[in-house]
Amino acid sequence: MNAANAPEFDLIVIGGGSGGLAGAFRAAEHGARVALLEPHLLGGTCVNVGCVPKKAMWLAADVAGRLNLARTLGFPVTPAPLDWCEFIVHRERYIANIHASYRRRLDAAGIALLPSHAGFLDPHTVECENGTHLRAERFLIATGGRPVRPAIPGADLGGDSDTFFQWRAAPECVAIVGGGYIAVELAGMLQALGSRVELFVRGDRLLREFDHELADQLAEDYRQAGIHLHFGYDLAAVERDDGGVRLRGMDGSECGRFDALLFATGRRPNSERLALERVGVAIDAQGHVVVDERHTTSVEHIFAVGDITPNPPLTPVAIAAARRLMDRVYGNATALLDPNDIPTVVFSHPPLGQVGLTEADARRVHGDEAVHVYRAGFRPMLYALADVPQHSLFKLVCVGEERRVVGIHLLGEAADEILQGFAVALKRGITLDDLRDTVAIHPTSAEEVVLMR
Ligand SMILES: Cc1cc2nc3c(=O)[nH]c(=O)nc-3n(C[C@H](O)[C@H](O)[C@H](O)COP(=O)(O)OP(=O)(O)OC[C@H]3O[C@@H](n4cnc5c(N)ncnc54)[C@H](O)[C@@H]3O)c2cc1C
Ligand SMILES: NC(=O)c1ccc[n+]([C@@H]2O[C@H](COP(=O)([O-])OP(=O)(O)OC[C@H]3O[C@@H](n4cnc5c(N)ncnc54)[C@H](O)[C@@H]3O)[C@@H](O)[C@H]2O)c1
Repeated sequence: MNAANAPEFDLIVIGGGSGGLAGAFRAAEHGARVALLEPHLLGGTCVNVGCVPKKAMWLAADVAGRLNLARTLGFPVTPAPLDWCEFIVHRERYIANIHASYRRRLDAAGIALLPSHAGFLDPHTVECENGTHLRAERFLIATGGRPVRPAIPGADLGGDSDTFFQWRAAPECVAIVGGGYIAVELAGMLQALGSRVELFVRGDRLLREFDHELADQLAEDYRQAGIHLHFGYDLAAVERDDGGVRLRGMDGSECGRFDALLFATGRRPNSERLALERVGVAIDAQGHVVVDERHTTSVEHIFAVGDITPNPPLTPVAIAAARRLMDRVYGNATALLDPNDIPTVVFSHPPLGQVGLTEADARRVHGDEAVHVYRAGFRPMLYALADVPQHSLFKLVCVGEERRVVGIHLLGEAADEILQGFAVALKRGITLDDLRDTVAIHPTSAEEVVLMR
């Protein structure tokens, strides 16, 4: 088949992850004829090696922690280590249901699914791996990203987040390199599931983009849970050691032996196989496809959403961008994705959530004089009952005379569930008085947000 007689679509979506699926479904709802190219499992990173299996492991770790609490509180249970194989059956069944549901929805929407990588041949044609050419009026690139490791000797002796999801048992002792979302989440859940965890962080704190006070408190929580934190650590090489590995630092120091090593040192966009240079779609120095606020690339009929762009690499961001884009292209909508005040949660133990500005950012943007900070440090009731020293720290960052709330930062039990509603309020421009005017729900952790003085 050549380019001249190839099938015609209104839209070809390249990548069947969070952004690609959302875009394909929304375009089809508007009546567009859509083809979706996905060489691997439907759902991409989030469903297969990201949010979903991660949250499952986090929930397992949470249950492990609660079993210990239960014993302390008088329940006659003797917590034993998780049987990973049994748990993974539940996890993978949950994921298989998501795949099946996507498949049904694609069929119902009349979206053609092609199990192939795609690369551009010309501005209106892509080529599949088997040589098939597909033509469309418009394209959506949503090819996401993949984990990267530092280019150091022995890096291949470690794994990454993709590898983690293939594990069938907890290693006795594990080294994790990185200080971002994935490193912090893996460290918390592995420690709670019984591994001895050492976290090697290049910088001087965890989660640089989060409020420093809460990130430092989380580091303290991790120390108390038994995680060994190494800050300012520059890894030079990984070496084999008696069936495991040891780490060599730039300063010549050696750490180990570890049964397993995980790199959580960031991700790289999947732009290489798209042959973007053929059609003039611009990429930045990291390989992200450059888009404007309409998610249009440097070529007017080619769009991009999700982790392939420089936008925050979060599933709801990819989905929201894709839906708004298709509502503009195929519907009458004009709304753009607001890049500000995107709520986010790190599934650490306990979870850490934030929306809006950190205290440091607020001081930079509004000036020290205008910024007012309110805090609540407390022990959630369950932990107080068990006399376990886990505290929550909630923080509001407000600006101006009227104390407009520009940042909400929650570290502690249930922070992941509490934040969403308050994120709506922050986006609506609430003030501290609006919070205080709201009657509390007692006894909860969430009430601390409206009781802050
Ligand atoms: C361990 C981990 C945990 C995470 N946890 C969370 C979380 O709790 N909450 C959250 O919001 N976000 C989380 N994320 C981030 C989230 O998974 C991503 O932001 C999201 O999946 C991005 O969606 P996407 O559609 O841009 O890309 P992806 O979901 O990565 O999908 C891209 C798809 O494109 C396909 N593809 C690649 N190249 C081609 C090609 N040439 N042709 C055709 N198809 C191609 C891939 O096979 C893939 O299926 C996590 C990520 C990781 C790694
Ligand atoms: N709960 C969630 O929403 C969630 C969970 C996981 C991932 N994600 C998304 O996925 C993205 C990727 O996560 P991530 O943790 O891989 O990236 P990240 O950018 O959050 O963290 C990468 C970490 O690796 C460190 N690093 C980079 N190169 C290094 C090197 N050579 N040696 C040592 N350390 C090095 C960085 O300093 C940083 O601490 C996140 O930005 C986030 O948006 C979200």
